[in-house]
Amino acid sequence: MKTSIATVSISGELPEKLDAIAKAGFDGVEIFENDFLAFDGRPTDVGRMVRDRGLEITLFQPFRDFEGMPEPLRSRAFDRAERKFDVMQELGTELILVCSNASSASLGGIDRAAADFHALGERAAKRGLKIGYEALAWGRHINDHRDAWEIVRRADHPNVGLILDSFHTLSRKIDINSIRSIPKDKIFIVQLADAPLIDMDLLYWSRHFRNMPGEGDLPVAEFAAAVAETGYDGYFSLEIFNDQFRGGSSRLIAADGHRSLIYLGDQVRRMPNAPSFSVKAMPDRAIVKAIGFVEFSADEEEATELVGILRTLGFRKEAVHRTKNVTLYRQGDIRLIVNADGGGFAGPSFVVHGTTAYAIALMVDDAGKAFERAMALDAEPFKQAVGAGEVEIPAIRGVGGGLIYLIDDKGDLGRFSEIDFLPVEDDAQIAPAHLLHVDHIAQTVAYDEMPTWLLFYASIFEARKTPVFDIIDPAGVVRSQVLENASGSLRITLNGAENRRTLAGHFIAETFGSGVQHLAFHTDDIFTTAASLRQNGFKPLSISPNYYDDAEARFGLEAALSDRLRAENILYDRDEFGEYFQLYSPTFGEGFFFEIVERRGYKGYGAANAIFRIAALKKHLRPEGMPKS
Ligand SMILES: O=C(O)c1ccc(O)c(O)c1
Ligand SMILES: [Mg+2]
Repeated sequence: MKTSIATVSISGELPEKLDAIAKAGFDGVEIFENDFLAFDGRPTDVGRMVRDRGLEITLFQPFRDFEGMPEPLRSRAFDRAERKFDVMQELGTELILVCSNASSASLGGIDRAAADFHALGERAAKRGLKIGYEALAWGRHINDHRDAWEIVRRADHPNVGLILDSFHTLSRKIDINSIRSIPKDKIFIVQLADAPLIDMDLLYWSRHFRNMPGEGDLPVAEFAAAVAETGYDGYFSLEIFNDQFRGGSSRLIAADGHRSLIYLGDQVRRMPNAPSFSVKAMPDRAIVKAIGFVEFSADEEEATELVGILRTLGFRKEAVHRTKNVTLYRQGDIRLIVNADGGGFAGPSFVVHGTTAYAIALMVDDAGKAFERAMALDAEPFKQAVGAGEVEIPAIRGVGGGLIYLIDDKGDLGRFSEIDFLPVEDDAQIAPAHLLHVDHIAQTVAYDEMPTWLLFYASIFEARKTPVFDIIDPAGVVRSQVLENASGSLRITLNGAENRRTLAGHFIAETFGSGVQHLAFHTDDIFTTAASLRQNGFKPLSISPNYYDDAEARFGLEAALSDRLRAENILYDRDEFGEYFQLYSPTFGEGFFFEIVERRGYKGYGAANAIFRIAALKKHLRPEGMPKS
């Protein structure tokens, strides 16, 4: 499988686009005509720029409103084509994409269109060029790849073939089985794009909301598998029209695109009946068995404050690092590491971001294989010097430049805390709070980074994403999407902030980047936990009494239960599977907080409560820290 991307998918000027595309590892690039027209250079210069970067021009596009025109438009279309052939020869590309005619002047008739393509094929052949015909989903007469294929078949010219584009086929829910019977040598190239399912006009949807395969909701991998079954093993080329991508970082978007294609290739390779597909094998998606630990970076002063909160939450000091100012706290299966050492990566992370949970360790089935898969998917490896005799834990960079450590229960990795740490006795008087494991990790990112991280997690780890949920913050909207596995051992909620006046946006602005904004721990008895926390001096986030009146009415709660909830500041939710209880800490530092949950069968995340929780949390932020709305 060879990878390509259209210049239209990437922001910036043409040279910047090409740099980003080459750096991300693509083999080829589609030159989108407008990008070329806006560039101040000859076609030969552009051709050289592309080849100097080690890329091939996969095609030149789009050529519009060609087939089925009445005279004199028909002759003019042929003249226009000859001019574009000149450009292509200078650029050094042999394929032009002709998209189906959308003009109201065009005449229907499959044979008329086929005759036009035969004639164009003759002209192209004289110059050694090829014509690829693509059905736009909104084409005037041709808007279905099956009809486009019939025209190509009747055109019956070796220089005329079909271009498939997943968006046009999948947006119209056209049966992808119809692809399986197209001869592979008549498929000149395949374009791929995904999109979120939104009910809107096809043209508008296509030109503004496409995204990378795997980032949206369309069955793009199944589409690619149907293509692969024809024996086609040529370029898969991303063609992504997306408003956010146009304004985003060219490097990051190109990198996402490359990752999406590798992941897609891996998915197709694993499907039955796709034997001819040449993609590199990589280990399976890693199965996350547990959250191994979460590590905070802090200076001495903030570490003391953080540890004070951990103690009220019932955490005990379990071990100290042999050589560094690093302490391990524990409760149930939850391990929290407080790193106040100032060295390694934690030190600079603190200087930039303040006290944050900058590293997460995921306990996977096989850390070595998980790392290998992450590398195959372009993840950035992380290495730092380890002391003599200490365990080197494989790690990759995650959200906001934070770390994801990959551990498993084999060998030294399974015993790293015994090897690197010395156990200590903790004689503090703390009531245990029955916290058992990490329920979920909430990461806050800028809104336009959300697809990046959803793709990152879902491609490396065995997890699925839930639909987007909009959370209303008093100062704006925060979009929330969850990555979770079936067992619930991996649950990451990603919150995308659009402005800095929302709680999430404030967090990003004040911590100078995306990161973990809250950690939720699971208890199997929220009321016993609440009592222990009170005993430890924990101050829960106080929730408006109006909330409880409403909850009582909405869920038909017994007065005794709602009184208990009110007394303990516990939020309540219910779904078809069961009940959910949530208790929050106030914010710490720049907006970090803890949550304690009890799930009685419930599968969600209390999204309906988020608005009340956010309103309450905002009252606790440092008053000077929060911009006035
Ligand atoms: O939106 C368009 O006009 C357009 C042009 C060329 C394509 O390949 C395509 O998929 C869409
Ligand atoms: Mg297309």
